[in-house]
Amino acid sequence: MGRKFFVGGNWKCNGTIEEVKKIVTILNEAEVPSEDVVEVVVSPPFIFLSVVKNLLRSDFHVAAQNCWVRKGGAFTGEVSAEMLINLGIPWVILGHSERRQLLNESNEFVGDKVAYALSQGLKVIACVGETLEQRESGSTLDVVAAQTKAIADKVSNWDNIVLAYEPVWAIGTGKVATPAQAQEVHLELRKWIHNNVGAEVAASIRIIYGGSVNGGNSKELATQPDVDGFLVGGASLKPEFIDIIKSATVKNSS
Ligand SMILES: O=C(CO)COP(=O)(O)O
Repeated sequence: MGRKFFVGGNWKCNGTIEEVKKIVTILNEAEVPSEDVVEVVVSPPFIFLSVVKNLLRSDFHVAAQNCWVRKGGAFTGEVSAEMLINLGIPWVILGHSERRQLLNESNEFVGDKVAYALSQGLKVIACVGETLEQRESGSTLDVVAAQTKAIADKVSNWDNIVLAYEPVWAIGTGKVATPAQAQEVHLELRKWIHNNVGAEVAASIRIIYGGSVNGGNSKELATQPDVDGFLVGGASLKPEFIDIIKSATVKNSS
């Protein structure tokens, strides 16, 4: 099918400069499948982005965890897409549930951010996912469809988007979605994209899973046909991130 496996490490708001350098050393010394098999992107906090970019092996790339919704200017505390491009940062994570929930980022705001970031030349990891309450009330598919629609409303070219399905109840809880639960939502998202964006985008877009992925569960999740990789939080700060990257080989042998 030609969708290259994608593994993102979202470091969130963690780490000292010493810890960050240690993680980079571990990544740089690791033996992992080649860039043809797996695309690896790590996302340190803004303040460490340049350090990580400069020290990191050349086959791995970096992502910012957010950026401003429009052109920069008088927006204290924000970082613009233009600044990321200026420093050679290729990727940005947008719409993470922690920002949706804690900072009240709406579907529309996230859609605007994705569109602006793409227009400036960034590649985007766009996150969607339901809360436990929404899952239990049976509205999972409606929720992720509405989040995806808000992006589709603003974006016409999906080439530079990776869609991350991250159920909120699985994030940082140790409660991972079962391979069947992940596959179900990924397949429905792909169908939604097929029906509302186009067959070609549906076939080519990477849909990755996030939520308590670790070195022990990544291989089984990776066997699912519509799971094209992972967005990893806690485990991306540990050596087991290497095992998660290696789960790309499951895909290639299947
Ligand atoms: O939010 C996540 C990645 O963006 C997932 O976090 P955890 O892997 O810590 O559950």
